[in-house]
Amino acid sequence: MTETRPLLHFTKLRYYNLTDTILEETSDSNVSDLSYKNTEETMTSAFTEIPVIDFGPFINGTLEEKTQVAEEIGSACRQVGFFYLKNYGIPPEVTENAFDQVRRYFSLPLEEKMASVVGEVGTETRGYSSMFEQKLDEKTADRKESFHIGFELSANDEYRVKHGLLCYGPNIWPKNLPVLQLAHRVLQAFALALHLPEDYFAPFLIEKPMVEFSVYYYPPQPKVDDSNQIGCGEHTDYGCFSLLSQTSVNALQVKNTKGEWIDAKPIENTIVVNIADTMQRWTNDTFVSTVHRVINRSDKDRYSLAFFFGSDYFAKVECLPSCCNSERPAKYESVLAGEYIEGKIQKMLMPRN
Ligand SMILES: O=C(O)CCC(=O)C(=O)O
Ligand SMILES: [Fe+2]
Repeated sequence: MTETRPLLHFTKLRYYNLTDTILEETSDSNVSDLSYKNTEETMTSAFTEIPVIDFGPFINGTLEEKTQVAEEIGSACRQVGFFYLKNYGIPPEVTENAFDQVRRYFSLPLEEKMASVVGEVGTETRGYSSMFEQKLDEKTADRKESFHIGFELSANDEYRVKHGLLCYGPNIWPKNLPVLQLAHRVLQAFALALHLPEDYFAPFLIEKPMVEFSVYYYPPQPKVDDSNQIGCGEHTDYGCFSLLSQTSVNALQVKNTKGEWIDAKPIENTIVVNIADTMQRWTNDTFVSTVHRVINRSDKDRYSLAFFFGSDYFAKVECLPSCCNSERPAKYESVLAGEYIEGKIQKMLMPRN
């Protein structure tokens, strides 16, 4: 086969053909100059709380202040895999406005929502998904409705769009989403927390990331008499990390190492951040992708906005240079990011009858 496709290697952007011949590559980044090594084993704990971190000093502060915030974030990623950010740079009215639109959309008659189903029902990560269509825990279908859009690239994108790869356009992608800027900053904080250069992740996640933006509606479920029918079954996220805004109904829960469910209760003017599977693998289990679920036991409707950030489909996921050494060798073989999450996403989509 002579088809060419790109592969993002950690220190270089390389274009490979399928027989792995390097066709073209960018210059080396500066990773060999790393003065720190981030080699501690993960210390996931029986946490009872999810830390709240003030991101203001990261956005506006000196390098010293940024480093301090990054250390707090690093500690949360090692011990919990979840944290809240406050002062994260998105005005509350932007989020409120989004929730107004989301409420309006989900209150439409079912036939109207079904008109925004994209492609074969149950096989797409675009458009409307009706109740019980997704299955984040393979044992149970989710009691929720959702609407999904993916990061939009030009229809001419040679490798991703033309090849119809999962998680890329076309769809209706809102212009100038402030959450993208936030995601880039969170990535910078991750890089500093891992003792890597601040823009280390930029080539893998900035230009052509596999981002899915999902909005959810969870109806009230005051009595959970059949645990097979909860809002969102227990699971970990697949990409690099996720950002989540939730309305004031308590429903998201995160599992600690003792198997206890800890509430990720809504805290006004915060956003929830969690590590996902690809990042856990990249960091050689230094950062943890923690199991979570959603049960809306209240008598009110619950909504959430979730951004799932994955890397470029063609990023090669192999142990970061600061996360392994001779005492702590890489635990996972290298994989292509897109191929790694593709199977997981397909498993989660329920075929419709
Ligand atoms: O709605 C939420 O709070 C979380 C949803 C979630 O975990 C997911 O869709 O992966
Ligand atoms: Fe999740």
